[in-house]
Amino acid sequence: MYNKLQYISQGESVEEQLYNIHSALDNGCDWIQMRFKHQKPKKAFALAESVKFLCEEYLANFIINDDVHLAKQFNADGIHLGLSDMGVAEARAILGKTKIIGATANTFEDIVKQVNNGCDYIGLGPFKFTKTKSNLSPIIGLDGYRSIIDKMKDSGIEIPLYAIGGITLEDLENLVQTGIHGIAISGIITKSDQKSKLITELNEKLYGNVII
Ligand SMILES: Cc1ncc(COP(=O)(O)OP(=O)(O)O)c(N)n1
Ligand SMILES: Cc1nc(C(=O)O)sc1CCOP(=O)(O)O
Ligand SMILES: [Mg+2]
Repeated sequence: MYNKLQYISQGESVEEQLYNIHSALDNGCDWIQMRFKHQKPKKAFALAESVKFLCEEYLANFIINDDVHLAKQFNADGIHLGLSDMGVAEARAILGKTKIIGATANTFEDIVKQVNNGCDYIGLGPFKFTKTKSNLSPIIGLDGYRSIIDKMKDSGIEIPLYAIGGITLEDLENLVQTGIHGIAISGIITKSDQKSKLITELNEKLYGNVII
């Protein structure tokens, strides 16, 4: 089963990224997506090398945003690909069957396309406005999630679906009720000065009484 809480990393430098990732792991995150945009290859390489090591130490999932070759090079657990990144089928040919390939969707039609191309999970967003990502797709909102998930059920599409974009603790009860599998979060975890409390509360709301 895929873990329900994915931390998407932030930071302008390798050091800041590592600090944020390390403290997310230390405070209970067990899935890291290394998102380090527009960097020189040497820096992305250095960060990936350290994150791989850290995630092994914490027994956490390690996936990389965008860069399939970097994921291959470090034998990461997988990759997350957006609608304008490398296609899922091409990434699958490079990474193989056992790696996790996550794919972005903003509409039901995107989900159908990404699922048909063989992705393992969907990141559906943005749920709300967020400053973390520029050039956001149209905001989906709670009603949008309900309607897209209804269409998935009607079409027999079963795949772990992660909500993403501007999510806060207060959103979780309603979001979980829509039938999402989990959430991907960056800003509120990065900025929290009570990370352990926040991550515990997020996990409690995501897993309910299930022991993890
Ligand atoms: C879990 C998850 N869902 C969606 C995204 C967004 O990916 P993408 O559209 O490629 O945008 P960037 O993150 O690359 O800016 C994601 N990263 N993770
Ligand atoms: C990386 C990303 N992708 C999105 C999408 O909608 O595809 S929203 C987003 C940012 C998620 O971070 P935060 O929790 O700080 O809003
Ligand atoms: Mg991308």
